[in-house]
Amino acid sequence: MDCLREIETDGNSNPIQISRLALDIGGSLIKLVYFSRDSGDHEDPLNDSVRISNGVNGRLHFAKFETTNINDCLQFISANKLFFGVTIHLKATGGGAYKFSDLFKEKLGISLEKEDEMDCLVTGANFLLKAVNHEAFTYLNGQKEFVQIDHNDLYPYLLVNIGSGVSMIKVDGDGKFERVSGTSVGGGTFWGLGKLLTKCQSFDELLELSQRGNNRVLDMLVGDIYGGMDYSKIGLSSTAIASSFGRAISNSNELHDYKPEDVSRSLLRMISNNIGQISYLNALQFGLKRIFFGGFFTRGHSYTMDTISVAVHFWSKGEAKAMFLRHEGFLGALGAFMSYERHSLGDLMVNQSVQIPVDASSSTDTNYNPLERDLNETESMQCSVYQA
Ligand SMILES: Nc1ncnc2c1ncn2[C@@H]1O[C@H](COP(=O)(O)OP(=O)(O)OP(=O)(O)O)[C@@H](O)[C@H]1O
Ligand SMILES: CC(C)(CO)[C@@H](O)C(=O)NCCC(=O)O
Repeated sequence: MDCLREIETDGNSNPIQISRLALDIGGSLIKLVYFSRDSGDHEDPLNDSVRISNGVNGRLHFAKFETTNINDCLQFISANKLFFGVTIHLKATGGGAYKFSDLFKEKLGISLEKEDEMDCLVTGANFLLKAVNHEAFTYLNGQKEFVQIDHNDLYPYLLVNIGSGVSMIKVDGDGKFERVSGTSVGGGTFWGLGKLLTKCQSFDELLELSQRGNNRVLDMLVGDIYGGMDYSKIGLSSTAIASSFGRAISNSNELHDYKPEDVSRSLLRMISNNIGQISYLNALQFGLKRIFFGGFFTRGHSYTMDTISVAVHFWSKGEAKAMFLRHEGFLGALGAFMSYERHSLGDLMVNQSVQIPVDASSSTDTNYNPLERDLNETESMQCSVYQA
């Protein structure tokens, strides 16, 4: 269970009043973004990260659940009265907004107001890129570097959302986009295949396994084929992977002869590399130099981000840049949250940029452990929403 806890109180043991909640119900995960009004007496300058002009002070909170545990999510919403004080119409996006519409009505009496998934992803990404300093970063050779976003030079870019499946969206402006490609080999593939092959019980366990594995045990390298030599004429070093999992064909080993760590490592590398390559090809086709990666597959995980970055760098010969977003998996939910503004509150707009808290975002943090940085566990990504 990812996130069953009581919502914080205002210091006088009164539950904080939640005035808006939006959902993104995906194939693997349900994401929640909700806004709590600030009592005004506990503003924490270190926790500021987003300011919106809406006349109400408060905080944005983020939470997620596995979609298979949707009942935990319903219980969380109900126990914490997340729809208390607002209409019983909630903005929701993702396929689950359709699939689970009746369940929400039946269990909570809530009607889900469906918002288009791609629309929400783009709205969420644009919002974060414009409103939050230190939202986007590059990750190469273990080095994380924040990217300063020039609001006047943000578009066009390619948004690659790696969820269960992968959507690639060319973004030309606010509400101006086209889903140009996608691939079914995504986060669901890593989690699903990984679960079958390693018998691990959770996504985190699979990621942790990969951290201890060696992909060379299963991957066939160029050097394996070329007798230890590079194939320099076509730009392939001896250590480049010639064939993911290709080594498994060359002996009589069964699955149980391989360490789950090595299987997980090769799988993660294969899928990340493939996504990086397809992303680059799309960026090339549409003449885009900037690629932002969202979705919960990356989970801020070093090896995943490094592999994607290397793939983009390698194939584009350094021309295109892979960038990652700190709120990676919450783009759709944020977009759905923002849609309240578009539809009912008129002139809501982002009006300021402020610093992200130093703990999880320090660019000098070379020992950055993404698994410790998960939004649920640390709640370090709570955002403040202030009156203009
Ligand atoms: N705790 C977790 N449990 C399951 N999967 C996780 C977890 N954390 C990260 N993931 C990865 O994130 C992926 C889901 O990402 P995300 O929530 O962005 O997509 P989704 O909305 O569920 O999928 P889609 O958009 O394709 O419907 C999973 O397939 C898995 O690879
Ligand atoms: C079907 C969606 C959009 C649901 O989020 C996503 O899982 C996806 O983009 N899958 C890839 C499908 C494809 O383009 O082959």
